[in-house]
Amino acid sequence: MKGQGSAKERAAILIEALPYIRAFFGKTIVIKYGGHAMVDPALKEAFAQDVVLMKYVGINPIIVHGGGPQISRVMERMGIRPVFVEGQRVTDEETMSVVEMVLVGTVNKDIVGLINRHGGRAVGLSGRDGDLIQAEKMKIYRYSGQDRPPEIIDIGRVGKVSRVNPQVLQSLEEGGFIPVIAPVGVGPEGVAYNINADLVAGAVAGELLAEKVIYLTDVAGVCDETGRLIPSLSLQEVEDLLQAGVAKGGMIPKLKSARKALTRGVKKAHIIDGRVPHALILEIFTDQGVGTEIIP
Ligand SMILES: Nc1ncnc2c1ncn2[C@@H]1O[C@H](COP(=O)(O)OP(=O)(O)O)[C@@H](O)[C@H]1O
Ligand SMILES: CC(=O)N[C@@H](CCC(=O)OP(=O)(O)O)C(=O)O
Repeated sequence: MKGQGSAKERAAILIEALPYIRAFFGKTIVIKYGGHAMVDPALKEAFAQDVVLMKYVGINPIIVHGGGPQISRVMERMGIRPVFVEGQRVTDEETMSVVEMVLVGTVNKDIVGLINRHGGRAVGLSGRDGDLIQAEKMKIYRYSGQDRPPEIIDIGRVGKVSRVNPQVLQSLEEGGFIPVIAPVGVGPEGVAYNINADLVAGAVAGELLAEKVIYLTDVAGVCDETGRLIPSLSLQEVEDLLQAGVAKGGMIPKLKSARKALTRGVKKAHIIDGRVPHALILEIFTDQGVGTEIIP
């Protein structure tokens, strides 16, 4: 938000925000904070300020963070080459330790510290805490020609969400805390699974029937085949983009996650540019369309 300017300008900004504050009061908004969006220290500060402001005006923000680039950097330092299949990291046992160490040990605590420094009360969790994110092994099916069964690709300790336990999040909300969730899930035998953070965000939003799920990433939004930003998409158009292969790599789990959340009753999903300072506040409290909105 414009912090400077005359008192009149600042008052005008607040007055403009009022209808949105009223509309979202008491509502849950799930924010996926992508690893690519958390590179610049000034942007990270702005993100933390936005989250704290949301909480102050009576919104219930829940953060699900990524950290893909941060994991890859540590893997490369250890001499392990990161490999992705359809936007999912191939995760063997050794990689799983790195994933947990980086996501739960470093990135999660960094975000929690940042929010708390700005006056919020954040609590960091992994999906293993309180059985928050229950998972099962993900299989990837690849088309292998007409009249042939699809090829099944095993990508190791990668999970998909089977159930979200809302109790932990409800208790934190009652206490006035801001949950910050690392996307590591727990399987039936207590084993940890690496889950794409977009999928966790969509599942959490769906379980809590959130008002919105917002994905902060490193592009302006979803782009068409010519690279132009698409401001609004219906679920059918999302399907078409996925089928046509226009949405690739990291955009695939975002769209699939948004589709799942909306199918479960979440009203809207937004994919917005985390490189823009205060993108969250612009999206929630102003009329400016930022990024791509996805509606049922
Ligand atoms: N149609 C598309 N529109 C926009 N971005 C796309 C599209 N298809 C693939 N992408 C890629 O998706 C990336 C965002 O996903 P990802 O790298 O996983 O980011 P994050 O760390 O924020 O989750 C973009 O940087 C872009 O390269
Ligand atoms: C299975 C899988 O791919 N998990 C992701 C989890 C982190 C993530 O999703 O981070 P971003 O949101 O920054 O991409 C990974 O290992 O990179």
